[in-house]
Amino acid sequence: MTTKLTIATVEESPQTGGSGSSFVLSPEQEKVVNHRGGHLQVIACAGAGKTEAISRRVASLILDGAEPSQIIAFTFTDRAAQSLKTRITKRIAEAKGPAFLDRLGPMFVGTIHSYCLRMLQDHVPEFGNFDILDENRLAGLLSREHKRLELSKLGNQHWRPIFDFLRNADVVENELIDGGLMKGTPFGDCYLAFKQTLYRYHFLTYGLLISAAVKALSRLEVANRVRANLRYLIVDEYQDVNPAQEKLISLLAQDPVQLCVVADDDQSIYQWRGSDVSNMLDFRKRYSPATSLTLSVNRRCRPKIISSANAFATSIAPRLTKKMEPHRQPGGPEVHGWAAETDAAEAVTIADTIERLRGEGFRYKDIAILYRSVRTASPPLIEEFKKRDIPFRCAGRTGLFLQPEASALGKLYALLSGNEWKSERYGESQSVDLDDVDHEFAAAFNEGETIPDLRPYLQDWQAMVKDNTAQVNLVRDYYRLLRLVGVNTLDLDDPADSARMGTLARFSQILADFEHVTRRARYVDEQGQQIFRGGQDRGIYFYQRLYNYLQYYALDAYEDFEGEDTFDLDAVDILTVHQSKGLEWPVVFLPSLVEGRFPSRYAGQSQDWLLPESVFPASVRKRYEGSDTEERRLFYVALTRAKDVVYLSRFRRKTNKFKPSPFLLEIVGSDPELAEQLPLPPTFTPSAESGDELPTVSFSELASYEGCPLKYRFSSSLGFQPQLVAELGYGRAIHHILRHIAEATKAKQQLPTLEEVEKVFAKEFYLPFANNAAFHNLLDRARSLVGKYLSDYSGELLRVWETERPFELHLEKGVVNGRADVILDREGGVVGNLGIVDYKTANDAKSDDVFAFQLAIYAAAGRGEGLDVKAAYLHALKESVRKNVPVDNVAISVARKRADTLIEGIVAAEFPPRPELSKCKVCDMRAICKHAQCSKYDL
Ligand SMILES: Nc1ncnc2c1ncn2[C@@H]1O[C@H](COP(=O)(O)OP(=O)(O)OP(=O)(O)O)[C@@H](O)[C@H]1O
Repeated sequence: MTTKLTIATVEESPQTGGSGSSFVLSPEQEKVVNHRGGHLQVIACAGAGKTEAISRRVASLILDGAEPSQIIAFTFTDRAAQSLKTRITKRIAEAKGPAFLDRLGPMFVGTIHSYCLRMLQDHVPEFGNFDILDENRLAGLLSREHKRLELSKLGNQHWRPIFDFLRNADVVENELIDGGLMKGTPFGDCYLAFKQTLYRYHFLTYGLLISAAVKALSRLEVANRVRANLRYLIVDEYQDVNPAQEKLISLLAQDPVQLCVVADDDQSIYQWRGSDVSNMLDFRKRYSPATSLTLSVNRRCRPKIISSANAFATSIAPRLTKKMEPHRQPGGPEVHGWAAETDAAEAVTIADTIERLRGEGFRYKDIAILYRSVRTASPPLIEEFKKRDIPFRCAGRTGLFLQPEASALGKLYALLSGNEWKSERYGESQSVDLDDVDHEFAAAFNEGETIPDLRPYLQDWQAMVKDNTAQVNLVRDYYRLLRLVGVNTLDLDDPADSARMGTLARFSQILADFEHVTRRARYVDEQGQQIFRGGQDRGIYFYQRLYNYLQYYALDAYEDFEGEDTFDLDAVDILTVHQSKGLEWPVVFLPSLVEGRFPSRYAGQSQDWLLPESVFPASVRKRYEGSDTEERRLFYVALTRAKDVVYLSRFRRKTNKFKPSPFLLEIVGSDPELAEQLPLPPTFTPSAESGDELPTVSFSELASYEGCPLKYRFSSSLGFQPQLVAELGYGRAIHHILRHIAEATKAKQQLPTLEEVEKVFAKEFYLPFANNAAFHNLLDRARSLVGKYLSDYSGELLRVWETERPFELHLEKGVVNGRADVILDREGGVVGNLGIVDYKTANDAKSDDVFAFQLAIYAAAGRGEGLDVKAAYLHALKESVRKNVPVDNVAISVARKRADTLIEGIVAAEFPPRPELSKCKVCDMRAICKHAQCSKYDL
């Protein structure tokens, strides 16, 4: 029998459409919540409350007795996961009380990618020491490996073949194409070499994460372990799942797992990334028997928005027949088309309207501007917003290098490598000399005044570049330069200064991305021997490659600083329609609706592919090349993001004339009139609930915040990157080795021999940034630590219950997660009594007190799950000493309070400095921090 949720509910008023903390579910939502037995397909119209339905379904499953570890919910983005988690947590807390939340740790709510990463880390230990490459680092790695991979076989120039390779590799991974079938083709050979290269560097890409998880799940012993607990799999945004993800879902959704997918085929907008709407259209054939339910009542939008979107959707084909039904009362203009003479005038009217909306009670964050392409269309609006001090958050590529600070830095690296520079893709390249750089830095950093000491400093730097023996430490050198030009004196409380810091932090990201893949070490085969080789870290070639990355890749690839990630930012959102998926705002502007921009002139254009037709047939190609249908779906998504009003506009000219978008004409019925004043929706009272999302933070973030909140701000909030040192990854490498030894012992129920331990070292010991000499030095140290551990504590290897065990603790102010190194069974000789052990290596900067805090949090999480955690230990590997850490109720309650207070500080964006000589001396941010307590020799 199904238990109904007994939650105090507030009936939503259809007049206001306000979102009370709990609503009365509609009968169709109730059906989704209460369906049991067999697979379920939910076809949801836009705004039909699928997130609410899914969160209550999860809550109701748990109330029915399902264990949290039996539930997985996949969302499309991390942001959606956060929102779903918050709602589930609330519903469960309302129904069962907050203490019950301690049991939620083992439930997985997140993206498919993060699930695959966790699954591989949990079940395929060899990936425990791998890093994921994001698209920028992947491009950087391909640039470094261009020659070895023979990418020139794919085309002329340096970057063109890289982009083509990436586009085709995506297809291979999305479609799970067997690499062997492409052997002998130019792309196929590059691809096979590429995979071997990644392996050597201990890298995985996002695409390979899914295919590696699919491969792992195809092995029965892994599948059995993964599915042993699983009973309920829920997939949100199922319309945008690609074939590899669908394969993963099908491998998980084996009897007795019940699959529930929620989708709206009209909102399938990621075909160019491989999403295949036929997964949804054919669902019931593949997962038979399955029930199908529809959520058709749109709870978000006013009726005219719904009727316009309904009429527009009839032009989408193929689609499942359905129609959104309105729920809210009419009010205000709802759908308003208008025109401006120029794009600048369009921006002025939008900014005026926003200022008037503020007078009607709307906050900036109640307003969004959606574009087909932010990069092409947003500049006039951003300029207008800056002029009027309208706060905005722009998620899009808007020309980072047009900021004076980034442009000056670009020129500096051009100078160091002896090249010309241009700050815009289609701008003119200009030669750069020392005077130019001196002037640019003066303008960008010192109000036009020459910066004392800069010139000789740069001259020395130039000389060092030519001297191939000096080692480059890119991020560290960058921070030293920033110190010299006075960045440490900027006032972070001044919004203009903190925005400049944001730009500089973005730049540190570019340098770190390049440095990570360029200095990355690898194993190479030389004369039949496996040799460890460090990456490149010196000389003119290093700087020339860096210049190449900055000028021909980074210029277009990096987004400008979006503003700090504070939890309650009041700013207008500017984003692409793709990024707006799943979100909603009371007021939405859709500007720049002119021919060629929306629908995009590029949609449906056939592209050149490197993949042979035999593995990538024309029918599949079409999916990647886009079409008018996909542009229509995008437009439908854009319309249905608005709760109260959507303003659709076009401009008539820039320098040349522009025609209106056919989509605009379809909605408005004719070319709209010029307007300077737009009608406003009724006065608005924001709901008190928004902005109360529960943050999830890792324990290391908490510890970093506690150590120095200002350092946390520099690194986590602004995005300044850590400096690379040869020892980086040493602690992780030791943990990885110990894990392998523990897992092998557990599997065989027998201690490993010395030869076996040596084999683990030979295969698994890897340090990403060491050169050959540092590697061998650290390898010897690691051998000695592990040897000592094995001689003093080998007996306990037979007691290992789990290694690298993930934990999640739900607290009042947020969720803390982390992984415990080892959990031992038979504590005190009793089976089922557990002891948690955390290893400390000599390089750990964490104090014993912080380790004790961490262990208390893990113990609390473990007990919440129902584990019998009896003890916790901090094991100092170097000294071979083990310390008992208290995990009694008092210690746990103190740790919980401590964590809650820290989360509260993070959410409230309180970032006071906490300088101390010993900490500042080794802090990555010391050079750019006003408060650093160290001498210039420590910088
Ligand atoms: N039963 C309900 N009563 C009142 N409001 C509801 C109810 N269910 C959902 N809502 C509200 O309706 C709006 C749309 O819900 P939600 O964001 O879950 O829709 P969705 O189906 O995910 O939409 P989309 O697919 O368009 O992103 C939200 O503001 C939500 O708070």
